[in-house]
Amino acid sequence: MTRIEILQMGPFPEWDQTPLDAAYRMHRYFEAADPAALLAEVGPRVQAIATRGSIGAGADVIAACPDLRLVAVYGVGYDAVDLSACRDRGIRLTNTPDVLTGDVADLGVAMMLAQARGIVAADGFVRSGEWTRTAAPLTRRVHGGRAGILGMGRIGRAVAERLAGFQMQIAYSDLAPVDLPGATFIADPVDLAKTVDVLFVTLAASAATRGIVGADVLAALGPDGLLVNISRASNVDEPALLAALESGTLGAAALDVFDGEPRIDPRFLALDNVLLQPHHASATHQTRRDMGQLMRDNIDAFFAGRPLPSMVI
Ligand SMILES: O=CC(=O)O
Repeated sequence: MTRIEILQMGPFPEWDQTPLDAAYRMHRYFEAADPAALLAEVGPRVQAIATRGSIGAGADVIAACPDLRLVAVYGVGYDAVDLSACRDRGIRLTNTPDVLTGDVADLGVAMMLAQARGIVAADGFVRSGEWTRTAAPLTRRVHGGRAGILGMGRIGRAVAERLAGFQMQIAYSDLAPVDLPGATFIADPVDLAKTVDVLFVTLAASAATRGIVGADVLAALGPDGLLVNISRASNVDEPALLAALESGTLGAAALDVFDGEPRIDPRFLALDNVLLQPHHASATHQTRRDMGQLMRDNIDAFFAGRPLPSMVI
């Protein structure tokens, strides 16, 4: 029996790769010596693209697959997929929401704590023996502070639930107020940033949200403010962020996402007021297994004619 052909844009763990290879004919675009030649050869036979959130599927790849019917994303964010091409051609799109929400929120809160309490620097302080000569610098209290959440979707809510345990006052910004007792809705991101100590960016990225955290938001957060980004780099104006961190207009940042990642702007490496994380908010064994299962369930359901477990379009 001829197997359905799938273009694979990035690596998956072995526990997903093995069943995918058994059920489908997978073409590894990311490993091809000449990706354009691979696309020209297999594109006409490809019926699905399996991709990672950070890689997506651009217009050129989609255009090279005239019989493409499904794009299955391993991740919740699908901003790197050309949505208008999918809509125009009636191509289905699936992602992996819900299963990663808790881990992403956990890491966001951990990043806030790590940055505010100087946990990474303090580890170096102990290892270097500096502790035997002097006392570690004082850090900053987290509990009872004011937190802002930009984007009150699933992940924003999960962050809010965790921050309640730190007795933090919570304000948020979104397109409209949501039902979240005890939290204050502030529509304008600049006004939100003015009233908080820590600003979490938990917004699904799109063309409309590009650079929504700009120089004005960063200045409003101010020299004592902390920015935590666990969404997408595109939501933050990165040149403005670097300038604000270098000048001290913004106090500190904790970032899991970067323009051009994993090759991040080297200016970040020279800053001691930023915590750098390798886009791994969902990267626990448990969640990555659940994400892989959900992506495969979507692919299997599509080709078996069953309803899609997590369809975007
Ligand atoms: O960034 C990760 C995701 O979109 O799931």
